[in-house]
Amino acid sequence: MFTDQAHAQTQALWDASKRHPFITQLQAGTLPAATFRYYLIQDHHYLHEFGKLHDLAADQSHDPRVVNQLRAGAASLRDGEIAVRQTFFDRLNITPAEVAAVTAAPTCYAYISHIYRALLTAGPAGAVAGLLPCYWLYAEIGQALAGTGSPVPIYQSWIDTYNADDYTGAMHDQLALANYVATPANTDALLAIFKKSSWYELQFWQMALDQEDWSITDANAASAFSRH
Ligand SMILES: Cc1ncc(CN)c(N)n1
Repeated sequence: MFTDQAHAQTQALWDASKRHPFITQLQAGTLPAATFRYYLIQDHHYLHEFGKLHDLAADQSHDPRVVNQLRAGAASLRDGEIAVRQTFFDRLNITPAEVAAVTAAPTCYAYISHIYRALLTAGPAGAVAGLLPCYWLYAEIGQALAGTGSPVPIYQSWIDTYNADDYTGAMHDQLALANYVATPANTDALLAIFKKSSWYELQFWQMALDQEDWSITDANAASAFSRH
């Protein structure tokens, strides 16, 4: 099955995500509040495009099963994860003005752009493969963290979001959809797309720790060019 191959080929990337300091600090309760706040705002931009991509891919498909599943994914995102995130914004006093003042950082922008490209080059099946790690990796992280949890209430709420039946149900529906759209002719392309999304998932945690932005400072220019 496509999903078995995809999972096997991205094991190292997923393990690195599960061990990333953002995740271990979230679980231990030591993740700085400013880092989580930065992550939430970037992820708001990401989730907005993620939802739009479901609809754009559905618009391009002529297969009722694909169309219905993508529309259902967009609806469950709006009613589930995005609604929960709004409660986080309320708890942390993150205002619409604050969100609007921040643009997607380079890694967030690149990840979103990658999925748009997947849709452009491989059609709705490409988008399904590009969107899948988002569903699946977070469900695995939610399950892994659920046992010990986090001492910080909002970090515990974050874990609970991804260890919830509605989230894992949506994830299983997307797994089934990926296996449905994968064919011998497109599997290599879909695997390559899935791997790149998994790579961006890992970079997304680091982006938050670094509070990455588009500015060039003497320090980051020096490290970016140090090997040349
Ligand atoms: C970047 C990213 N990837 C995955 C998820 C979980 N849907 C998320 N909220 N943000």
